Amino acid sequence: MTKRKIVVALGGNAILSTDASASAQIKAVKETVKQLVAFVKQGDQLIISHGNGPQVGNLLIQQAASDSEKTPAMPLDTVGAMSQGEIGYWMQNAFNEVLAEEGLALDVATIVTQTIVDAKDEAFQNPTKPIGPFYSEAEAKKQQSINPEAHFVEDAGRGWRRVVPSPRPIGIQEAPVIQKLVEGNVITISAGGGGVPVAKEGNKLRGVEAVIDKDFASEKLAELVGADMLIILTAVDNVYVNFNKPDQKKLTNVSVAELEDYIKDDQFAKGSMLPKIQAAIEYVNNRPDSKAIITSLDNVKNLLAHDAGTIITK
Ligand SMILES: Nc1ncnc2c1ncn2[C@@H]1O[C@H](COP(=O)(O)OP(=O)(O)O)[C@@H](O)[C@H]1O
Ligand SMILES: NC(=O)OP(=O)(O)O
Repeated sequence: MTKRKIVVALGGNAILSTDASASAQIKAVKETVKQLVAFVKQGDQLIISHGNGPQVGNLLIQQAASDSEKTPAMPLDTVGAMSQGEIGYWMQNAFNEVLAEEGLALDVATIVTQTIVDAKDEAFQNPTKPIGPFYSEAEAKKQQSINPEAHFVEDAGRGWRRVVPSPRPIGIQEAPVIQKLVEGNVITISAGGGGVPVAKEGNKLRGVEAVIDKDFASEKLAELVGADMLIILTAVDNVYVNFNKPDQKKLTNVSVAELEDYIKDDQFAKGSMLPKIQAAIEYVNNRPDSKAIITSLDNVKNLLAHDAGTIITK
């Protein structure tokens, strides 16, 4: 059987639920990796990407707290790279441990990934990507008065969060090296947090202040490495229409045309389920013989036994 190349995009709950301490995140990452190793045991090639919303926001707050001449705050692009480092480190370490427990001799590597964006992307004028912790409205207003440049919005009924620009990915600078590692059977962790956003300036890449949506970056990664499947793991087993309403309906097998109708009908929340749906549509449009799956980490075992979750095909 030929090895399937699978891009697995990990959502927030795969790394952080409520406790943002290093020990709690390390524990969550280990549980996640235990589930992911099932793909490896089945003979699949894993190309992992992950979010960084909570982590990048928390790091930014830590930067601001120690901003002095001796310990200056780092800008958002650099903080994005820091978040790739911390999560990649936790994940590599967990893979080393779990692979050894399973008696599997495989290498794993994190690639600090730069994602190319258009410096003129309209997203820079309209911050939409929620990062960091949730606040009450009063706390958010207080934060805003301390840092007038920061924008806060109410995030899907869950509280107030800082939002930053989130331009669409155009390319992934490190795609060729990621491809080489994939061909060499290395488990890769790349495009973390959507990748560090960089804009082209002649021959140079310049970091820009933004956080890219990891679902869009994962789609771009899947396209560039020629992945056979894109799996987006989040907190729900399936995508629903009329989500959270008494008449909600689970989507199991769904086509691009059906999803486009549901989008017109505003069925998917912006900033949460909508980018996953858009990324899945883009992926299957680019690779019409492939499929994208949106499901939960807990559903991976069912997904491996037989297709499970919401399966999107052209
Ligand atoms: N139509 C829908 N079907 C299923 N979940 C939805 C829908 N609309 C919004 N959601 C919410 O979107 C969440 C996934 O988005 P989010 O939490 O931002 O993702 P991530 O796992 O990448 O951090 C789900 O857990 C669910 O609460
Ligand atoms: N960068 C990004 O999309 O992060 P989250 O998935 O954590 O929001």
